[in-house]
Amino acid sequence: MYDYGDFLASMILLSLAFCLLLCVKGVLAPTSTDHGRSGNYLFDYYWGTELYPRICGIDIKVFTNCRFGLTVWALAVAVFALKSYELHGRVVDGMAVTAALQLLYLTKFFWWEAGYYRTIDIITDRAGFYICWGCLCFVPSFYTLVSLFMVRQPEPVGPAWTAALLGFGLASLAVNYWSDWQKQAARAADGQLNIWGRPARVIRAKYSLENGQERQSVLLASGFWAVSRHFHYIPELSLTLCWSAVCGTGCHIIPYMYFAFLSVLLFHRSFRDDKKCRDKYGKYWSEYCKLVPYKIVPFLF
Ligand SMILES: NC(=O)C1=CN([C@@H]2O[C@H](COP(=O)(O)OP(=O)(O)OC[C@H]3O[C@@H](n4cnc5c(N)ncnc54)[C@H](OP(=O)(O)O)[C@@H]3O)[C@@H](O)[C@H]2O)C=CC1
Ligand SMILES: CC(C)=CCC[C@@H](C)[C@H]1CC[C@H]2C3=CC=C4C[C@@H](O)CC[C@]4(C)[C@H]3CC[C@]12C
Repeated sequence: MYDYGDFLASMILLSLAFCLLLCVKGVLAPTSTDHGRSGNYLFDYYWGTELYPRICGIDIKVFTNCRFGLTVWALAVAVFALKSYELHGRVVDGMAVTAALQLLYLTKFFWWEAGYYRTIDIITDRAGFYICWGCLCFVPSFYTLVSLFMVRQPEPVGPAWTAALLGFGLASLAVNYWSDWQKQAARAADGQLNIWGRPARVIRAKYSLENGQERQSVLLASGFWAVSRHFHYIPELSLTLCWSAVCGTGCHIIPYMYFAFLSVLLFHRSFRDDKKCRDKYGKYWSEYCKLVPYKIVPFLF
């Protein structure tokens, strides 16, 4: 565990250099036609110059986002639990709950990974500092803070809190997966399916590709996708709160920093994704927004 700081320091330096390499590669030897410069060196470094870079046949964003970042996250959670066992001779209930919830969440990600390939991280965000440094360094350090904090926390939270946080956390995970699943299922069935016992309500949204070809997508307006346009962010946040609250409320800020960061990220993401969909679907997106007027929290936002 003490080597983790050394590992992160090396990763920070290597990743900064790697992002520079990606930036130059995108200008001099791009993999696909989807590349370009903004005219501002700093912005190019931050945002990247290529959407889908490949090096030696390896898709860089799949590697950084899915293979490296999330695998190191899972390994760190397991290693921190083991370290707490080594230090205290047992894994306290809070550490076990946070480790179980985070590992199940990551297992869910890999189960659903194909769905991730249709999100703005992959479709819109270029391979630059934001995404690549973020997944190579920020995820292994910041996303794992709760477990790291728990290593030196030998106090148990007690059976009632353990049951409540585990139960609510698992329910949140299930709802988050369920809503991701509803969207994928609606697309796979071309809108011909039942959701919550009724035929799904869908909008057949037309859009044009860059080459002018016309395509159509199904926009689901049933189930969780009728409650709000990003309802699944609520269980994502409540799950995070459950795996952080094992640290208690003893004036600790560190374990709640990921929850605070994620709240801001998802709030901002709801605007970014709305803009992406409005640009893509135009009047069909407006039609969907009329049916489902709230971004995340019904009647509030
Ligand atoms: N822990 C973390 O750091 C984060 C976790 N997440 C989690 O990742 C998962 C994915 O979230 P996110 O990346 O924001 O993407 P979403 O799952 O919200 O997917 C957005 C895309 O889905 C399509 N879409 C939007 N509305 C509909 C609809 N009504 N019916 C059908 N398709 C629709 C659009 O793409 P198209 O072009 O295909 O139409 C849109 O761009 C979630 O579970 C979220 O909680 C997300 C962000 C950060
Ligand atoms: C401060 C800084 C440079 C931020 C970088 C942010 C990125 C590391 C994150 C932005 C979006 C994040 C993710 C989106 C969706 C995901 C699906 C989820 O099920 C697992 C986590 C993740 C892949 C997550 C990972 C970090 C980001 C790419």
